[in-house]
Amino acid sequence: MKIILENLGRRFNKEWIFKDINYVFSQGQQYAILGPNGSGKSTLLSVLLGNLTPSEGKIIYKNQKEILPEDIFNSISLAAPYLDLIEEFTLQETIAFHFQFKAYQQGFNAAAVLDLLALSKAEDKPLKYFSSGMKQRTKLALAFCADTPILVLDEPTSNLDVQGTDWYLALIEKFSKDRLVLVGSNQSYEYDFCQHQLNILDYKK
Ligand SMILES: Nc1ncnc2c1ncn2[C@@H]1O[C@H](COP(=O)(O)OP(=O)(O)OP(=O)(O)O)[C@@H](O)[C@H]1O
Repeated sequence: MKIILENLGRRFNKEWIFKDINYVFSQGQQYAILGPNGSGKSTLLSVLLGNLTPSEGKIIYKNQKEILPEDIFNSISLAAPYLDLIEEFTLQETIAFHFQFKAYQQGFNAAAVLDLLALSKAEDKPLKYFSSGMKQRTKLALAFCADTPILVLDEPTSNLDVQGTDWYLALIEKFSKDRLVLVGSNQSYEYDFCQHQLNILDYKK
């Protein structure tokens, strides 16, 4: 899998958030998308995810053959603070629902995801009663355990405590090596493992 950006730009009204990005993301490589608050990390990730259209330029998704932007969501797992979970579902229902749409990583099933989450006492609890850290763990586990070539993590350790951050880093070790990983962050401990860094500030007009 490759994501090829050609003169990619996005603006809101008259403000260019980024412009003229020419870049190739490749599977098996990990990329940190960097920049201060409000610089455009989430905007770039949304464009890469196909949730926002570019204002100029284009994105080419290539596996064996080209994948259309409207189909790329099938190949992507996302964990982000702005991603909503269904609050009425219990944890077990959330896992069952998610994996109706995405395949499990090899050797995984619902019980293994629960084990990985280490929230088994909460398996029958609706998510509306989860703490923000428990919700963040749930989003990360769903994204890591889905068998997709692209893994997008925006602010992955938001709301996690020290143990949660260590848990995240262990999951990175286990589940990121063969995938194309994009981490939107401004905390170095979240993205130290990435071989590549792309700073939004380098693409301002
Ligand atoms: N729908 C929108 N309409 C207008 N402006 C927007 C919209 N979405 C984002 N912006 C603006 O785009 C800029 C980049 O926002 P973005 O959320 O991508 O930054 P970020 O780098 O992810 O920030 P943070 O680190 O705080 O999460 C900001 O100035 C923001 O106000």
